[in-house]
Amino acid sequence: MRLPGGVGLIILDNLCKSYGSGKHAVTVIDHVSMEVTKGEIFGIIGQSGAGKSTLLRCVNLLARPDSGSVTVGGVELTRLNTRELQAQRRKIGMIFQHFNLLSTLTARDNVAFPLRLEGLSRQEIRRRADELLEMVGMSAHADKYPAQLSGGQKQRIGIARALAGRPDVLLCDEATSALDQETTRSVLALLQDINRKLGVTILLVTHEIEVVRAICDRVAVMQRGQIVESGRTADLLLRPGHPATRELLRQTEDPDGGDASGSDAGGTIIRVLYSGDSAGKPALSEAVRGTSVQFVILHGTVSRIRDVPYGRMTIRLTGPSGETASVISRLREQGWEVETPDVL
Ligand SMILES: Nc1ncnc2c1ncn2[C@@H]1O[C@H](COP(=O)(O)OP(=O)(O)OP(=O)(O)O)[C@@H](O)[C@H]1O
Repeated sequence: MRLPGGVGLIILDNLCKSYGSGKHAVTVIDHVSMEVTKGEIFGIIGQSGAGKSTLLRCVNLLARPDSGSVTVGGVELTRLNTRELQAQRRKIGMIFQHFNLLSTLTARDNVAFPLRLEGLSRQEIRRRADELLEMVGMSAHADKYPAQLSGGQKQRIGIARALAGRPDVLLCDEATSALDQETTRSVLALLQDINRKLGVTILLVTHEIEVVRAICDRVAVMQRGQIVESGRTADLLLRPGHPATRELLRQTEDPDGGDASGSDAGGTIIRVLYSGDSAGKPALSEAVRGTSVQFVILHGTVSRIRDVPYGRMTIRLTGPSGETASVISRLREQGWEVETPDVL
């Protein structure tokens, strides 16, 4: 089935999947529908056991949904026979948490492995494998075996192998979960580069909010087999609507983040959030101008999620209550979101 242009490159429609049968059946994917647009990096995040890996494996039918349909690039994979499915799977690369390299093959031969199925000449296979190794910065390690490589290097080889068939889509299953922070950053930068330079659409699953924050354009939150919330990364992380999203964020928050430390010193403690256009304005100094209200920033983060700048701060305002209330109104007029104590 071909779909008209302008729709999602990956379309999951009402997917359900359970493991086991009868009274032992466990629902792992529960009526999931979602679309991934061509060219984006889309993240699926959730706690362990939420069903993320199973959902990802449904995209290339490594896991078969019990019902619902999977469409990639306009082709409904759930309708194909085995031979047709094999051909379509070449357009979908995949990388794994534990890399899944063949230990008896060198890095170059691991990358070349999928190319052997394409009936290319030896020279052509070698040329293409070396090109891929160069792309992932691994040319110097081409003749090493996986046991001689670090985790980050193994994942680079995994990425090169996944790109061998020039896929439109790259599925990433906890691709950085076995890596330290610095290596994670470099592998994420490589994935972003591949997305930008080759136009490969990336669908990744992770339990790490930092991965989503670093590279995802959009994100869906999964809980107990369902997608409970989805949206643009900055929107979702700055204004989480669902308790599952808030819980994921709470786990990574700076422990001092919500602390109104210094509240004993009097005044009114407010928490503010600004993002996008409101981020460039000197709103705070303008809001207190002409009043006797003074402010102290007790805690703050000024950062960026993808291309959206934002700031989140805890501020103590000191001054007459009427003037403090008017400072808060002015901040709101500037597009700041302000949480106040109940007394105001
Ligand atoms: N092949 C299988 N047979 C039986 N149960 C399975 C199978 N694969 C996954 N499950 C179960 O399905 C549920 C979801 O697993 P899944 O790996 O998709 O979750 P996840 O969100 O990716 O979690 P994690 O990050 O821990 O892998 C779990 O309860 C798991 O035990």
